[in-house]
Parts: sequence; structure tokens; C-alpha cells
Amino acid sequence: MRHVREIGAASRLSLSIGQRAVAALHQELVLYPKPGLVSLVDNGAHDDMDAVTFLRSLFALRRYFQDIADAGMGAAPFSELQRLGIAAETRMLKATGGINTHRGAIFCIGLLAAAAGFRVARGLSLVPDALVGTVLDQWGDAIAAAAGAAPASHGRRMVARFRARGAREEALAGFPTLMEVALPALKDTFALLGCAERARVQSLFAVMARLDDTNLLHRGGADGLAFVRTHAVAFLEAGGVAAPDWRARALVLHHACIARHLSPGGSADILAAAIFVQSLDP
Ligand SMILES: CC(C)(COP(=O)(O)OP(=O)(O)OC[C@H]1O[C@@H](n2cnc3c(N)ncnc32)[C@H](O)[C@@H]1O)[C@@H](O)C(=O)NCCC(=O)NCCS
Ligand SMILES: Nc1ncnc2c1ncn2[C@@H]1O[C@H](COP(=O)(O)OP(=O)(O)OP(=O)(O)O)[C@@H](O)[C@H]1O
Repeated sequence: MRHVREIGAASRLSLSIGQRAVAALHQELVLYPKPGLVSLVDNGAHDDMDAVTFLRSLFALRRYFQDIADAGMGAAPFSELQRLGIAAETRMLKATGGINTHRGAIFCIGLLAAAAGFRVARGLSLVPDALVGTVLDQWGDAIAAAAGAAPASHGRRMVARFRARGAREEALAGFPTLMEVALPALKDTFALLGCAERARVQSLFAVMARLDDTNLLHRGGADGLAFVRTHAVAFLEAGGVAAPDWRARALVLHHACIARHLSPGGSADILAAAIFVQSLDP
């Protein structure tokens, strides 16, 4: 009986981690304005997907984040996390008719959810630094080894062509943009303004100003990345979301990104990861 109760408690914990991951991705989706990105208001710079495509994808991924947290609880090797990640990508593509809505999030939030599972099962804290430490201690070597054998992708080509730090490299470097940019912006702006919406927009722009977003490199080359970075920096320097005209300024960049077919999808993933990590350690 005790054994059964323990299993029940463990699955409740992984369910809760999984629910927070899906909630974070949902919060990113419904945020507006987000330069070039899909939201409930419009499709941004995307002609092959809309908010419904993202919601279908999220629905298909509910179980994945719980499963990967469970795998983390059992200290599964990276090969098992990768198997779950690849199966989740397949389910995402089936749900969206072949469109990549959440590939970056499956990887990045998947790893963080596994680390959360590992730590919670051992009574360890879920502070962000510790979570990232667990990703690297448990799976860092295997992530690095798997990188060599990974199939070709837009991201890989951009990493090679521009010597950029793509999704895999961000994880291996200890998620520096998440830890040093996205989370502090989220926390500091919320402390200052008491508004979750503006804290998220500020965090997104702070990430856009810094990340080697391979989605931007793929769509717009070095000029596309520089365009978004320069305008994100200008938004922040003009006071960011604390400026009275912040919404109008964010909308100007949104429309400029649509006109140039630019979308900072990697930055959106880092924002969702920050919302997720913060929800584990409020
Ligand atoms: C490592 C992944 C993300 C592939 O990345 P890669 O850069 O090669 O390819 P791709 O062009 O598909 O980009 C992936 C996505 O990452 C996001 N992204 C882009 N730039 C960045 C960045 N600098 N930092 C973080 N995320 C980024 C974007 O959403 C982008 O769409 C991943 O898809 C993968 O390895 N999949 C195989 C399944 C797997 O191993 N899963 C692991 C489960 S934990
Ligand atoms: N709200 C959002 N709107 C658009 N993209 C997002 C959003 N949130 C996250 N993303 C990320 O952006 C990526 C989708 O961007 P994009 O369509 O440019 O990529 P692609 O399918 O690799 O390339 P392309 O369609 O340009 O050939 C997804 O991996 C997804 O994780």
C-alpha cells in the first residue's frame, strides 16, 4: 500500500511539472505584441501556422512533458530523453500537419522538466541555477556527444555558417540567455511594475537583443538577426515596457518584422522556458 501511495505521489509531481510546461507555452502563445511571432491576435510573419496550430500542438504535447519529468525522476540516460523528444516531435508534426511549432521547446523545456523531475524526486530545491546544473551534470556529456550525430536542420546550418550558439549550444553553455537575461528581466520588471504581461514582453525583448536566434538567421541571415537585435536594444533603451508608449513601439517592430518575414522563434522558446522555470520556484 505504501508503495502504491509513493507511486501516486511521484506521478502527481510529474503531472504538475508537465502542466506547468504546457501552461508556460500557452502563456507565451497568448502574449501580444510579440515581434513577428504567432499570437491569438495574428500570425505574425508566419503564413503556414496560426494560434490554432499551436493549440493543437500543445494538446498533443501534454503527455510528453509529464513523461520526460518522470524519466528525470528515474535518472534516465539522455538516450531515453531523446527517444521521448523524437516521439513528441512526431506527435507535434502529426497534430500540425507537418509544421514545426514546438521543436525548440520540446528540447529546451523538455530538458528542464527532466531536471525538475530528477530534483523533486530527491527532495532537492528547484531554484533555476540548480535545475540547469542538473541538466549539465546528468546529461551534458551525452547532449554534446549527440550533437555530432544530429541530422541536418535549419538550426545546424545556421550554427555552422554563422558560428552561432543555437539551441543545443545554449543548453550546453548552461542556458546563459535564459539565466542571465530572460529570468532577471522577468523578475525585475515584475518587481518594478507588478504586471506579468509587461514583464513577459520586457523579457522577450531582452532575449531578442542578445540571443543567436537561428530562426532569424535562417529567415534573414546576419542582417535579419542584426535588424531585430538593434530594434530590441532601442526598445529597451527607450525605457522598455516602463515607457508610456511601450505598446505602440512594440507594435512598430511587430509590423516591421512581418514586412521582412522575420520571426524570433528561438527567443519565444527562451521566454517560455523562463516562465516555466519561474513557475517551479515562484
Ligand atoms: C536540438 C534541437 C532543438 C535541434 O536544434 P537545431 O538547432 O539543430 O534545429 P532547428 O532548426 O530545428 O531549431 C530548433 C529550434 O530551436 C529554437 N532556437 C533557435 N535558436 C535558438 C537559440 N539560440 N537558443 C535556443 N533555442 C533556439 C527555435 O525554436 C528553433 O526552431 C532538437 O530539435 C533536437 O535535437 N531534436 C531531436 C530530438 C531530441 O534530441 N530531443 C531531446 C529531448 S530532451
Ligand atoms: N509564438 C510563436 N510564433 C512563432 N514561432 C514560435 C512561437 N513560439 C515559439 N516559436 C518557435 O519558432 C519555431 C518556428 O519558426 P519557423 O517557422 O521560422 O521555423 P522552421 O519551421 O524551422 O522554418 P521555416 O518555416 O522558416 O522553413 C518553432 O520551433 C517554435 O519553437
